[in-house]
Amino acid sequence: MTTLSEVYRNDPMTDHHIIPLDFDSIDGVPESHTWPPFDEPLNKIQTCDLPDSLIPVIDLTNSKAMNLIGQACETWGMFQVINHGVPSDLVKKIESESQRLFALPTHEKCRVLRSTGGATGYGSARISPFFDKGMWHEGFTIMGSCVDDAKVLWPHDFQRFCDTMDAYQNQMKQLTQKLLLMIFQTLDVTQEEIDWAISTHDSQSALQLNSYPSCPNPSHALGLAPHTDSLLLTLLHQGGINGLEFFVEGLGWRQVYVVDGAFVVNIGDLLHIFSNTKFPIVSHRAVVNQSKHRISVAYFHGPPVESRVAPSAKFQNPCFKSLLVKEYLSLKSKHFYEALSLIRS
Ligand SMILES: O=C(O)CCC(=O)C(=O)O
Ligand SMILES: [Fe+2]
Repeated sequence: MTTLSEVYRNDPMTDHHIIPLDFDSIDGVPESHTWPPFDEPLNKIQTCDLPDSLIPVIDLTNSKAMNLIGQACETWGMFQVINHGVPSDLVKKIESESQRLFALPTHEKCRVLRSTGGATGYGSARISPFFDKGMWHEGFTIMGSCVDDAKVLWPHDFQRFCDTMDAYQNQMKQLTQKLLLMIFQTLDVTQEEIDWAISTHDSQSALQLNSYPSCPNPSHALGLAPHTDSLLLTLLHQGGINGLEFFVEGLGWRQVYVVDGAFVVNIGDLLHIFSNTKFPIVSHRAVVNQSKHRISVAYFHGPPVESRVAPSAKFQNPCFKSLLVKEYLSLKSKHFYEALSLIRS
């Protein structure tokens, strides 16, 4: 079985794009991380008379949840879920364990730095090479067990971290399966296609802990530059502090407001392809904050990397060519935003 980490090994990054800023020793925003005043015209649009929160908040215990999810996927490619069954004390634990990790001195975190061909560990976002400026961000990526890295960080006290990460990944997997099942039912696709997306056998997932330290000049820094998530579905815990924004054609960058206890769910590239563009592509970014250190936790889920992705067989005129999931991920690692247009049919 090929894993997601093996796919990433084929597209190595340079050290320069992996090592985050040393936030312990920095006073201001260095030139290398100073972005031009971005999106001036779009920010003006944000002030127009629109509801603050465009993204629907869906209660999973609502009998109409499935229809609401289907509508949200078609309109925005994004929604928030509440009453999802993930224990709130586990969410609190993952927040505190993430804080414990990012509070370590930089030189200690760098002991588990992601290797150039690696997929897991501490480091800058994988999208860094596609931007001239650095991001006000540090991350820690986990795929499956994180015990090797945790033992390096806390030789005598690693279990608590690992247990929390394992339990959280388990909960995310269950919730993702539930949501994908609902989404696929609204698409009215075959059982075989449902199995492709939600079978646990060989499916791939990653847990991404994101840290955005408070920033002295937030209007010239960016936490995460605009991107789309590559796999099928992403579940994000915003950590109680606003920062996530998504791009709406004609409306510009809109905030996804924190809703207590909710997860933000967004469509990834593979589901955009499978839905034959019925579900829009969700370009999003994270902005930073002058006074607060924000931590978010993203869970990405995808099908086996050796399987094929293509628009569902129910679509008469497929907009995309069929290819292996690992081929798509490799195109994305090389061409980023262009990857989707390269597979247009
Ligand atoms: O931190 C956030 O709000 C966004 C995180 C994100 O987009 C990601 O990890 O892919
Ligand atoms: Fe993302």
